[in-house]
Amino acid sequence: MDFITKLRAVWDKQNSALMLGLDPDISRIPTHYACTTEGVYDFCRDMVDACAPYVCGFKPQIAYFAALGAERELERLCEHIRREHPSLVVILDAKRGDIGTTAKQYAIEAFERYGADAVTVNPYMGFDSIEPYLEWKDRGVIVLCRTSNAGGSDLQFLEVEGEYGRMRLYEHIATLACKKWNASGQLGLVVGATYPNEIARVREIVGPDMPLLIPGIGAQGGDLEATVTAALSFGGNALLINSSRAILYASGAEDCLQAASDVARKTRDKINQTILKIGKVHT
Ligand SMILES: O=C(O)c1cc(=O)[nH]c(=O)n1[C@@H]1O[C@H](COP(=O)(O)O)[C@@H](O)[C@H]1O
Repeated sequence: MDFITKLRAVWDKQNSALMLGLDPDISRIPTHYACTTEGVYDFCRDMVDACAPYVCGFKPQIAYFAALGAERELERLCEHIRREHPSLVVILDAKRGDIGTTAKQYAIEAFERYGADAVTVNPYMGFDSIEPYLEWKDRGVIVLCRTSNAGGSDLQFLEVEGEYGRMRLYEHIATLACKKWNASGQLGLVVGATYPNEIARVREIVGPDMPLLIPGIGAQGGDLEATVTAALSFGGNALLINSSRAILYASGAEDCLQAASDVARKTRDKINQTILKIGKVHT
């Protein structure tokens, strides 16, 4: 089953557009987990199992694992998700971007080694740095468009003159993504919750069906209601709202799993209440 079909099915089954971001910071993991790569695996596996009822998928951030030399643990975590929660999606957050031959190795890493349903990529080096990922016709490629960080404006908000006229760089990326780059039909875009106006603008450009992966609620302070409303504007129906630290570290004590699942449930409910308020369904 391809990424977009799996997404539609999981939104329907779980009634949730929430992604749990797996960003295991060893300095914040509760102390009843061992301060080792095995402890990181145990913490992430337990978080996955505790939050699985309330999410549509997981977004492991590769840097948190690689920095610890915990790639094998990330492989095992992805295997665990596939085995225990096969309907939920895994988006490997790697934000890769390199020339084609190297990009192919990154694609093998994401799709073969970790078995991810989709991967985040950086479009700075242009289409030939994204093309190798599209060889995996059933996997998703989520392109950075308008990122949640303040420095995102340094480049993404610049005005550029391109084949589609004068516009901001993030608008140009969104236009390329829907007009030229979506050969596999499995593309999505990253747009930060900290910029609801731009979420709406991206939705206007790409149309209703392209999934928007939206980080920046919770710890980064993005407004959840404004985010959902913007993502579903212009007939939009496809959204993935990520939250990492606000869920993972809801409690630093022995009750961390209960606290995390409570925050996940409440976040899912708030997303769904907003969806209902504006009269939409996920699919
Ligand atoms: O691609 C991403 O996931 C991403 C893009 C972006 O614009 N902003 C952003 O915060 N992220 C990631 O989303 C997660 C946000 O984590 P929290 O702020 O803890 O919810 C981190 O893993 C970031 O690397």
